[in-house]
Amino acid sequence: MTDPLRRVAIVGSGNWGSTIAKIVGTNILKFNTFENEIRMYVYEEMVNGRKLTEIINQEHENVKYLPGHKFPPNVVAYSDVVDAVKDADILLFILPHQFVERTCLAIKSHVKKTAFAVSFSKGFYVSKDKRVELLSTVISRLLEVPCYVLMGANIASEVAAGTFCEATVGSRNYEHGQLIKGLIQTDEFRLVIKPDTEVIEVLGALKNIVAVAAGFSDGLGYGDNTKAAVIRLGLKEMVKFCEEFFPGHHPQIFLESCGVADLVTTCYGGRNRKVAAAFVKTGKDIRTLEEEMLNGQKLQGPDAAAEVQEWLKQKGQTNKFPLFVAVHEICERRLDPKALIDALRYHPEFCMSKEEVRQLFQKFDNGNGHLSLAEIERAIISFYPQFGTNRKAILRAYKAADTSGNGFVELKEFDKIVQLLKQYDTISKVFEELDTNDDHRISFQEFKKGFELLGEDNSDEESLKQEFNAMDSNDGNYVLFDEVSRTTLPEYKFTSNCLCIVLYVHGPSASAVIQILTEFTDKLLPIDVVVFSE
Ligand SMILES: NC(=O)C1=CN([C@@H]2O[C@H](COP(=O)(O)OP(=O)(O)OC[C@H]3O[C@@H](n4cnc5c(N)ncnc54)[C@H](O)[C@@H]3O)[C@@H](O)[C@H]2O)C=CC1
Ligand SMILES: O=C(CO)COP(=O)(O)O
Repeated sequence: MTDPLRRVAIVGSGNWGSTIAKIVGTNILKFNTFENEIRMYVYEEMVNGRKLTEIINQEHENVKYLPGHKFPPNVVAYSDVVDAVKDADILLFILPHQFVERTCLAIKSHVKKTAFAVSFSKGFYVSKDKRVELLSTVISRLLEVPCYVLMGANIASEVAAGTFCEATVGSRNYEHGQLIKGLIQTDEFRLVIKPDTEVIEVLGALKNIVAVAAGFSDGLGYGDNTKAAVIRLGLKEMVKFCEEFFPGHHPQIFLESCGVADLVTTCYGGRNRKVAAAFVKTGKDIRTLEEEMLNGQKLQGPDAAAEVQEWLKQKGQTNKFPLFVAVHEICERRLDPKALIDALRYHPEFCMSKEEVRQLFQKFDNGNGHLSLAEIERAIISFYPQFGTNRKAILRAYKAADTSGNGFVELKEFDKIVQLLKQYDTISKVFEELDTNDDHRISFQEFKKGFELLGEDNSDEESLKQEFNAMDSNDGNYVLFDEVSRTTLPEYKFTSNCLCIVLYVHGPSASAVIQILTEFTDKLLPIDVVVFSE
């Protein structure tokens, strides 16, 4: 007796979903291992006064999401997702990632226990309680079936037109991997199976964030060199993300279609790039542009940036991924698009290596194994001349790094200074801009004005006051440089335990005393003021 034919369902019918339906529908007619009819779930909507499912089933074309390409007649559109997946053995999930979880919930108890799924979606899932998961994990968890992935350099319209391209299938199951390949591969769409799913999926999600950065760069009018830097530094962050959170993968995976190739094609030809460039040029928000420019198609990059930000925040690792973070902050309008260039310029990639730090330390060490403040200043100025004029930043970094508290800096502490310097330099520049009357502290009025200068809405005085008070940790009614540093620099701690003034203050003069002492110590040596107010 021969095995029963396998049934295939396609969950999703957007630009990529329709392209895969066209390929799979055509392939299936050539074999006799799969049932001829492919059910395709179509999120129902009216197009020119008719139901989209009706148009697809009568005209064999998805006129909205893949116009100009005919489906073979065995591709049948279903508006009910439960009907679409009924008795299916292979489920191809090709939805914008924002809709994956809710769709899985709808079909949860209707999926065959022996089935398996393949995810083509690029992004992450964040639950209401902020748990971040891979989409393949969500599909597998909710449907209780294995889930593999297919990712690659695949701009859908080009694949649909049949121009040559390739993709990576992630599967550790040999038999399922071969089935996927047999179902989807064509002469023009070549597949390579790799025994991994997580990293392949993560690369597909992360490259969309880099593509948004590439779009910002284009929108700002920078050329191909800058875009190449975005791509290279973005790739570095993609690799770092995989190394930090998905160790054990094969390093060659980045050279597969799901890695460098997908990154390059999306940074040049993708929707994320296009909309991000328009975001900079028009000043309109991302959602408005998505509606205006994509005719119902969905962007994945800006949401992926928010999801990655959540992930990194939870792991305390935002500082290692400045490009990803900058993309999110720019999309949310908390940073100007030009800040992207700062994220490139001051990328950890350009920081001194451990060896360079050691050599610099040795050059300025007079042989006693530690550096004094004067030696540190000379060392820093020789390597980072731009910080020479910002003595305040050098002093702060020195204070924060002198963890042994002996007033001298050993090699390990010097390394910390080098890391902190840039952050203090940036904070002090922002501080100086806000401090319009140069009194070395920021009043609420100056804080409010800062929002106006940034082009932000500052009319909600109540919430601005809350933010101001949260920074003003000593309740002095002014925000001091130390307070800004503490809010923005998670690493910053009062670390000196040698020259440390401990105050017990209370009453109306308390804040003035704190103020004077903090400012006084700012101008002198690294003395920390630790205040306990009763
Ligand atoms: N389009 C492309 O070139 C490629 C896309 N991908 C990935 O494939 C996934 C799907 O992308 P596309 O097919 O391009 O989709 P798309 O961007 O064309 O999205 C539109 C689809 O979303 C559906 N939709 C809207 N609201 C919905 C809802 N509430 N529930 C369910 N569906 C809803 C629409 O009906 C339509 O089918 C994405 O994660 C994308 O990153 C991967 C490679 C290439
Ligand atoms: O994933 C893609 C190409 O592989 C498509 O990218 P966009 O979503 O930016 O168009």
